[in-house]
Amino acid sequence: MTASIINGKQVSEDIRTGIAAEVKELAAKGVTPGLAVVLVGEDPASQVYVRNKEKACHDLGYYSEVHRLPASTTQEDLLALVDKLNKQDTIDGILVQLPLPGHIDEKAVINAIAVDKDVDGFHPVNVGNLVIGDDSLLPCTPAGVIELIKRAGVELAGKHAVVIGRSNIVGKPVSLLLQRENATVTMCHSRTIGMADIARQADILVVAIGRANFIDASFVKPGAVVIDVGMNRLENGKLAGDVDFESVKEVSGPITPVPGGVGPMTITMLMQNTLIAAKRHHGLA
Ligand SMILES: Nc1nc(=O)c2c([nH]1)NC[C@@H]1CN(c3ccc(C(=O)N[C@@H](CCC(=O)O)C(=O)O)cc3)C=[N+]21
Repeated sequence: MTASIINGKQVSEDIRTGIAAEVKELAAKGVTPGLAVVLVGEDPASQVYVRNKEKACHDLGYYSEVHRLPASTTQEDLLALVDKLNKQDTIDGILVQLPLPGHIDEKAVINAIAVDKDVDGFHPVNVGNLVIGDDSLLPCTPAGVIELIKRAGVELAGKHAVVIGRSNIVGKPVSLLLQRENATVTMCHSRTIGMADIARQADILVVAIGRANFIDASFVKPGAVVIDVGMNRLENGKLAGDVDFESVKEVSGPITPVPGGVGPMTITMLMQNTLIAAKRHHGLA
């Protein structure tokens, strides 16, 4: 059997078409969604992501500001910029690209972002609301994972979802969102004993461990949905997921590739969050 491939780029485009239509409606009311992206330092991967976000804003007709600051920027100066953006009326969403240089306390910076402009969904208040099940800005990658599964026509209710990885940015929040969709969720991590046996029970397998091609066919039940959140840069410069796509696609059901799976959805969900924040800011949602 050869699995169907979930095309994250195509799904992204479909969602962006819907967003563009909403942007037009907002424009008629004099509202333009505005996103500020802050990049500290010159990490090459971060520069690529930031450019992609800038382009997405441009394509959708958002107002955007990119603040590129030197790696030597002090925490005080960064906090002052965040404070200014919190108060700036043309800005609905703020994203401070992570990781930050070692001398800056990431927590202090995330905590300083206004909760209703936190389009990353990383502020503790948004995280708390996610846990409780209250309305909040959802973290982009986990929201993108759920959207991909739903748009692949996969029913989540009652299914067994296994999440491999327990990070704050992917594993934990995606587990909560899967539960919200009424899946039964098991979380695995680096200390899990018998991971392949557990993973093989999954109807839906979400992988976010940061180890290139770690998940082979022995982890996958025939026909299971496989979502690969991994983003590993190999020595040859190529991008690889956490899933060994070539072997797994021979046994799995619908599966996401890397690149072209979860990655594009992350940026699309960022655009969606910024749209939501803009509507709330102007009393339109
Ligand atoms: N505050 C913050 N928020 C983030 O959302 C955030 C961050 N910091 N730091 C870095 C990670 C990484 N990230 C990606 C987004 C899109 C792709 C993406 O579009 N990937 C393409 C390929 C890109 C390529 O070829 O390099 C794909 O998978 O098809 C990848 C990675 C967001 N991040």
